Amino acid sequence: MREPPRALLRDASLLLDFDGTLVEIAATPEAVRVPVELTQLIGRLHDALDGRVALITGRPARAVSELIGYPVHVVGSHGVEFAWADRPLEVMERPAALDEVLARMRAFAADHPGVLVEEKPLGAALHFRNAPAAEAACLDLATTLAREAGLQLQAGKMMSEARAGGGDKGSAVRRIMAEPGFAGTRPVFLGDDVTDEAGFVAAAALGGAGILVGDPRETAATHRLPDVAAVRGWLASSIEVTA
Ligand SMILES: O=P(O)(O)OC[C@H]1O[C@H](O[C@H]2O[C@H](CO)[C@@H](O)[C@H](O)[C@H]2O)[C@H](O)[C@@H](O)[C@@H]1O
Repeated sequence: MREPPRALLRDASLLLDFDGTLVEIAATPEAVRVPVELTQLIGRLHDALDGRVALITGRPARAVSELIGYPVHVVGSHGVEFAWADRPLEVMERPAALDEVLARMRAFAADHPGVLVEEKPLGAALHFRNAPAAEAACLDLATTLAREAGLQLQAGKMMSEARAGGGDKGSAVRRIMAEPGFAGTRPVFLGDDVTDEAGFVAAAALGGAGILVGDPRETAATHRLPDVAAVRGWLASSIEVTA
């Protein structure tokens, strides 16, 4: 799979995943850092692309808006929550079953040192990055809890999540691309995780392209960058040919 040409962003819309794409994977969700240079880079891209920059993340939308520190649209919770740059947050009702899911995940984590529970507005994630031996048990529990609660099971890097359904990163791409300013342009979507595959498919269907971040794998993306540093470098060098 080839590296994306710098001109890929010319006249396009830029849709960005967060963890593992814009910021390095860290030991815990709270440990990620957004350097000021990244915020400035997002601002420069926003200017060069006449505002056609959005983030699409599995994290809560507002949390990523605050971390990025630049006013762009952020779709959160894997595509079902919208923190707009220019209007109020749009979020569905929190599934009542999440309380029970969280309680059972927390009880499990109390017995498994290193396992972390992440509470989100529309989901509950069980992280085993710091307890790899607990992987199979975490996957079993998340699968059972999602099924019993009528929630969607979401795979991720060293985590498994039970979340509200009704959308994914593909529907998020389509929704953003219907926004004024974005509509009629080509979406270029960058992501590293399995949750990003639906975004790659949607971007291609709209005449754009997906860029996989990380090692080669079976993917709907047509281009690849090896890591976060390469993403930041490619984005910075693309500005010169888009402005
Ligand atoms: O769609 P993304 O923006 O890539 O979000 C996907 C998940 O990212 C976070 O978890 C991942 O990153 C953590 C920090 O680097 C890491 O510790 C964890 O192992 C990864 O799975 C976030 O915590 C999740 O809520 C997101 O769904």
